[in-house]
Amino acid sequence: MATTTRRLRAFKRWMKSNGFEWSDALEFVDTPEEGIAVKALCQMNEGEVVAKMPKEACLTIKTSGACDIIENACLGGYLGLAVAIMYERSLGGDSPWAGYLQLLPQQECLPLVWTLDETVKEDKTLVYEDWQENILPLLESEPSKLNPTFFGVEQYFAAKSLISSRSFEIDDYHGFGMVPLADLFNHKTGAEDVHFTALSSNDESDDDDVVDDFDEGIVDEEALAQNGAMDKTENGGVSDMEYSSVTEDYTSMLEMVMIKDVSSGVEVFNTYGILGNAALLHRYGFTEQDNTYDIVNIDLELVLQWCSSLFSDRHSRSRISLWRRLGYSSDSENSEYFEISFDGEPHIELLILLYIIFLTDDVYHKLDLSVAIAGNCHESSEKTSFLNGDNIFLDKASNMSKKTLLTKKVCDALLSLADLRESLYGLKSIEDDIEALERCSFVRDRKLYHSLVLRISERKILQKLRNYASKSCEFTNPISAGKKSKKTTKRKR
Ligand SMILES: C[S@@+](CC[C@H](N)C(=O)[O-])C[C@H]1O[C@@H](n2cnc3c(N)ncnc32)[C@H](O)[C@@H]1O
Repeated sequence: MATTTRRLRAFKRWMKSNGFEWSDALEFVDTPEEGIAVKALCQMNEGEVVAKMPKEACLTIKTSGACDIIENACLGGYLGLAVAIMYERSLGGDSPWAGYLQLLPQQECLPLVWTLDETVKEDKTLVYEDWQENILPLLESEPSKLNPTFFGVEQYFAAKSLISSRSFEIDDYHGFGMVPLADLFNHKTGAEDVHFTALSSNDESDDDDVVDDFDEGIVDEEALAQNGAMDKTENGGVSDMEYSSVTEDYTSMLEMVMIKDVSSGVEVFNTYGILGNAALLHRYGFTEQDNTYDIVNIDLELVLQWCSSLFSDRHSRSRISLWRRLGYSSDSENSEYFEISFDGEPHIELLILLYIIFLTDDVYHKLDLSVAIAGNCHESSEKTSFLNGDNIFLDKASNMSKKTLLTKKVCDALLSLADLRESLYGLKSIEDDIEALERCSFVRDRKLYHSLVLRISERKILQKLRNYASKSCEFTNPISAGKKSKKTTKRKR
């Protein structure tokens, strides 16, 4: 049953004494099964400011009592914020954020805090190494100020899970931080009702023109990761004077603004971004059924594996190298993958790679030569390249027809890749997964539930990829499709 629990009452008292303001139309609902959600007690209208949060009351590296320790150790981004959270937790009732911290779960149920059997070992190892390299030395250098009980690896994982699922980008001065009240709104992909804003002082007087200086709200984990360790020289280069002028540049309040009308009794949602289920599970610990932004990734590694089953290693390497030189690979060679959209449509880059793999040696050599003569295509300002021989013009800027690339061989390759990707789910069929999902409880078996939603939605996308490949093949190869149906007719007789 939904109640205004004791912890919520304590939180509201804390907010009042810290200068928070919120609309009477907001109802905070706390259930043991689903945690806290925000609902509309009456009709709410687009443009209404429904909550104001003072920046100074947000828990950030700058506001935390551990600010000096964190900055002396040059810890920025999520590392610094994790120390701030662990430090304030260690103070218990003496922390200025005690009324806020008591409302937070100990940790968010992200794969990061699942057991090693349940999750990706490598992810946990990296976070463990972060702790070992950055937090452990801190304990050794500040033994009188930091109580090791609150800075263990488990506490670090817990803080990291809270940062991943609840932190916001505040401003240049504060960086990322925990924003009480703003973090009570649940997520709906691509359909938010309320928006988190940090207004600049210039915009404040202009009521009609709300400008998001720091858009998106809940932060992107990759951005946090990049900001993992503060660059000492960069920070040292900015004087206190400059910092205070940075702070003056912005108002002291953050706001939640309605961007849609919401009827009485309905939940008010924020959005944490446009995310597929894998990203939602990874960063926030949940998934959405029928998430139209869901995607499946096919790693370049998997394409290589498939390619090696048909061609020599030399062939695979040279074709991929040409594809790279044509400028179609991503910048990061370590994490190259191709997205398959919710509708089962592959990235054009994958179709181009498959097409190049199947070029005859003759055409391949001609193209290779043209690329060599033209110099480095990837660097060229025109970014125009071509597959001669077949006279197919490949231009990233122009909307090249996928149809041209979808030859019978490319379509068959897509079918094989779908099967190979599917094999990564193990021996259980999608029907087994659907049955298991029907049996499991959203509340009691949270991890299993979301893992199954993720698997099933990805496998449905792979099914759509198969349909896409089969249909495209019929479409681009009507003759062979016609021949096939003739054969079938014959057999029937
Ligand atoms: C910013 S908090 C939102 C408030 C949270 N419900 C609470 O109890 O404090 C983010 C967390 O809420 C939960 N959450 C948010 N949106 C959700 C959704 N659409 N479905 C399931 N859980 C959701 C997830 O556990 C997520 O990590």
